[in-house]
Amino acid sequence: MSLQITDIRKAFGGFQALDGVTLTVGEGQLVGLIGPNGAGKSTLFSVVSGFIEADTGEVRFKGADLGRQSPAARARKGLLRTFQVPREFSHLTVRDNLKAAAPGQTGEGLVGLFLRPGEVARQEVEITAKADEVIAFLRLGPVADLPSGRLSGGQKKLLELGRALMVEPSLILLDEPFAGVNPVLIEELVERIRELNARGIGFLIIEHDLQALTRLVPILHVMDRGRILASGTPGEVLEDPKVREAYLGGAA
Ligand SMILES: Nc1ncnc2c1ncn2[C@@H]1O[C@H](COP(=O)(O)OP(=O)(O)OP(=O)(O)O)[C@@H](O)[C@H]1O
Repeated sequence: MSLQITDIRKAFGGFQALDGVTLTVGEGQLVGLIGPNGAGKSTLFSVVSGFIEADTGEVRFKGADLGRQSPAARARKGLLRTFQVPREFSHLTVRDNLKAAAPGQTGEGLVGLFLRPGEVARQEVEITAKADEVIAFLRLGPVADLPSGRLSGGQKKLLELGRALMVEPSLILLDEPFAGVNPVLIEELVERIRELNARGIGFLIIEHDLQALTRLVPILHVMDRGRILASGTPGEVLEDPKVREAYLGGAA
């Protein structure tokens, strides 16, 4: 099992955002996570990726308890997340944004630069090559040297995915990858996710665009009010009266 989330609870003030979430993602699985606004989906991602601490419960990745490890430590283990609103550095070029996402750079500190200049130069070559590989894979070549603030919404989502790919991920948590993306780039993203999954990378994907999501994932979990309401194939789950009720209730 790649990711095991057990009985996670998180309250904000008196509000129980996560109310005992238990969920697993198998090695290399493609899994969807849906639910009405405010169900707790993004909060769950924040807990799993280490951006917020749960009140109780456990997150295990590749068998090990992640405890209070930082997001960077989790990323180094291959557990990555993207954000609903992309978090690129808008003044940096696409290529430099990718390079900045590479983990464990010796050159990050001046000490490294003085003590191990050869190592720093070698890393720079490796990181540049990796960034170029990601740019080619995501077809971002034509915009690679533009400031990323000038990208379209869809291109920014591709860059978000690219930043995760700089870290040799084994599981990527994607938060609404298709929101604000034009249909042509949605197709592009779907294809790239499929290719990455074929190479063994697992995905847990929060998405409101059910049409795009259900074409992609064989397994769907539905969250409502901080709990998992239903799990199964997209067909099973979307036919479930409890799920229909949750969505209608949310829209009312
Ligand atoms: N830092 C916070 N402080 C207070 N309340 C929060 C915080 N983060 C989330 N919440 C609340 O927790 C609930 C769950 O939010 P969350 O963003 O996880 O839902 P979601 O399922 O991702 O919704 P959406 O689909 O709209 O993105 C919401 O009611 C939200 O207002």
